[in-house]
Amino acid sequence: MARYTRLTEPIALITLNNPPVNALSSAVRSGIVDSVSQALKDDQVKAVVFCGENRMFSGGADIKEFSGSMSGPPLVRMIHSIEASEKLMVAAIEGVALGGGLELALGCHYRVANTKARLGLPEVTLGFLPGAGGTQRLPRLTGITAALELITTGRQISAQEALQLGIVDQVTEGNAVQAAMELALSVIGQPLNPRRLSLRPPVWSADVDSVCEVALARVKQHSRGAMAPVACVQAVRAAAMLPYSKGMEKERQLMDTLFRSSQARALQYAFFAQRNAGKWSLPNGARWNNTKARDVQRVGVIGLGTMGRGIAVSLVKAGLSVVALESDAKQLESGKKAVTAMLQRDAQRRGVGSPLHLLTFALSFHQLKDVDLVIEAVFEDMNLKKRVFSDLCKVLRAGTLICTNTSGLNVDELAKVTDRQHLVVGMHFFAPAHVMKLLEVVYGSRSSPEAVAVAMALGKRIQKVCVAVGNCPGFVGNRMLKLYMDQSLYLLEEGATPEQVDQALEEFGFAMGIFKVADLSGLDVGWRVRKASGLIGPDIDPVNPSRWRLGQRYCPLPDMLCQQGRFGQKTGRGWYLYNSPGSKEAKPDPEILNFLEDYRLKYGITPQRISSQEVIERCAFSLANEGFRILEDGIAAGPEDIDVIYLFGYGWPRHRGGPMFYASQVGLSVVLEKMEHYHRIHPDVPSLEPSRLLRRLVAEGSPPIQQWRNHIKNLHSQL
Ligand SMILES: CCCCCCCCCCCCCC(=O)CC(=O)SCCNC(=O)CCNC(=O)[C@H](O)C(C)(C)COP(=O)(O)OP(=O)(O)OC[C@H]1O[C@@H](n2cnc3c(N)ncnc32)[C@H](O)[C@@H]1OP(=O)(O)O
Ligand SMILES: NC(=O)C1=CN([C@@H]2O[C@H](COP(=O)(O)OP(=O)(O)OC[C@H]3O[C@@H](n4cnc5c(N)ncnc54)[C@H](O)[C@@H]3O)[C@@H](O)[C@H]2O)C=CC1
Repeated sequence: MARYTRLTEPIALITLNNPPVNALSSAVRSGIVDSVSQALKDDQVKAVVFCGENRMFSGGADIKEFSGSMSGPPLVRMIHSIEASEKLMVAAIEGVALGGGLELALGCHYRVANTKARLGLPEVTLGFLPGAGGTQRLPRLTGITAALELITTGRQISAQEALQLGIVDQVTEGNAVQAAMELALSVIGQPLNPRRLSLRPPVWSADVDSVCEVALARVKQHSRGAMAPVACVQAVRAAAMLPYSKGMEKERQLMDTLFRSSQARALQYAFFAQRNAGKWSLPNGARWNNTKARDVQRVGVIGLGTMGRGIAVSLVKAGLSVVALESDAKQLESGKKAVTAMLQRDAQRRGVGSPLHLLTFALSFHQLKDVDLVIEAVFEDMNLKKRVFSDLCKVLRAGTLICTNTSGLNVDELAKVTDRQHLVVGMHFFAPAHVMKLLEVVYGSRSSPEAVAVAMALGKRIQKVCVAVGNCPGFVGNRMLKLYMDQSLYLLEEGATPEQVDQALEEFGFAMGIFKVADLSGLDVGWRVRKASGLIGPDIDPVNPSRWRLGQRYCPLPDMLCQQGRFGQKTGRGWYLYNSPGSKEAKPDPEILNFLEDYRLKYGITPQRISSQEVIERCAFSLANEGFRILEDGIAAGPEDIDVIYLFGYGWPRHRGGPMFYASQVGLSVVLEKMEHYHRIHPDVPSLEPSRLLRRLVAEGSPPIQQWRNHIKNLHSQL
């Protein structure tokens, strides 16, 4: 786990060896302690160089160990004794030095990094802080401002930036171990005390308080309700005010609170859930590791509207050739302008050459004849999409995949009009498509495993977090979203205001409440969908619209707003009031309050006092309840996939893990009890009825979320 090599020079090499990222597991830490002691005992050894196997220094502590009882040599003590050692210690950083990996390097007397290395302290993203001295040593190197930024965001930096900040002493284009050995030979015998960061005084400056205040305000705004970023500011502040040993006490104190917190558990769950999503499996047994994806180089994008533009940008940025097609010259020109501008801005920002040579703009389907895969992003209209699909089959090569970006239409129905049902899958991007990380890859009943593998690999190549899901209306994300939106609307009918609902959701951790999001996306979008789906039609009285449609409760409030031309931000009025069309600052609108009061009077609804707790229970538990139904239906392979979709596509607060994890943390029996309660009060809302899987899991003793897949398998085998 740590290999000791005695080199011919007076140097010992300690190689961390725990693939794939050389995490500092208990065995690795033991190996390091033994190797250091061997080096200290050898009089011929004057210096020790630390490196990682496979040119990867270390991805930090082994996150898997955090859920068990920690054993082995403690990292803090190990790093302290490395720093205190009378022999020279040098870190040779290649690949990454993250978290405990960087803290180990900070305990060394010198650090050398390869130009391609990345360094960072990402602990905050796991719900705690750099608790092996990172919060005290880093500020002593970089000063407080840079340390605050790095520690509170967890941002990874390049070797070059690390050099500028003083975190590494040297950057090499060659082999970092070789460079570290050369550096060691050149400084052996020089005094080590000036190199021991823990011996440096606090990094106090007159503006410490204001710098920390600014940092605190920033983290509170960016990660609402998350404890770790706040604790990180407190720990770094201690490095400015206190001697090292006292600062370490503060770091330890804060770490004790964070380490076993529910937020840390949620964030660590999210880390593994994200990685797990890439390991897709289909109900027929096909999996990520038994299915080969063929290479894709040229992609066609059909429709350069809101979504097509972002999709084209993502593809080109990843180095793929794109043929972008529109229906007429005017639309093409406007799409071309937008895509070109986005790509040029991005290239400028990143200081790289323009990739515009990878783009071709087209008006004729014939220009798609050589592409390997097509992504269709035309209007959400089944007939139009079918026409596009069947026209495509006339020009595409036999093996070309046809993918649709539909937000919820039936992928099987679309596949049926093609000559290649096995090569049709959904690739459901989220707006804005060049920014949002989530991609739902939707397999239909005839989609081949290879087609799924190709779409997943393409998504990964364009840096999306991909989740394979089955075909049903709305797939996973939008199917659940509908119930969440329904509940928030029912809460308005029953007595809440948009501000009240949004405030409760924002306090829970969402960056934006659901009504603010609706105003941002445009209320007309859903209105069009409801018209197309037959929920709104000529038989509905526009003045006294019915609150009962298709056999269940229906809230006509959004339709009534749209009738008044209140489409949200774009018209300056929606659930909120805006200074002008397009402006972003949402202000409560007294007109809406009157409108809601009139509405309740008209329908004889006695307004209730709605608590924040009720808002969260009805919104979040409804999401989870539908998530259980999705698992029952086999539309998602496991709860982690659902949570990843909500974390990356719907702004679910990461420190709450995702709706399924949240349900598991609150307690499944509590969720069941609450759903039963709300269903009793609202029998006209069938979706509030607790799902079969939820009942079953409670009956089986509410097993931990990691075991749900087995219970679902059993449930399926009994059907
Ligand atoms: C009351 C109790 C009081 C207790 C007080 C306790 C005090 C204890 C003090 C302890 C102080 C500890 C402080 C500390 O050291 C903290 C840390 O170091 S936390 C870890 C910080 N590191 C990270 O967050 C890095 C996470 N990893 C990554 O960002 C990426 O994986 C990486 C950039 C390294 C590589 O990316 P990529 O090539 O894309 O590969 P993958 O991401 O797919 O990963 C491949 C594989 O490796 C697994 N893995 C990655 N990192 C870790 C890790 N740190 N630990 C365990 N496993 C890791 C990952 O899950 C993948 O495995 P799969 O099986 O394929 O899923
Ligand atoms: N807007 C959003 O937030 C999201 C939309 N989607 C889905 O993406 C698809 C596209 O949506 P938007 O981009 O929002 O629509 P949009 O209205 O902005 O763009 C659609 C584009 O398709 C073009 N088009 C129409 N018929 C065409 C044809 N026959 N050939 C070539 N181009 C044609 C139109 O000219 C228009 O530019 C829809 O299926 C939608 O449901 C999916 C996720 C999010």
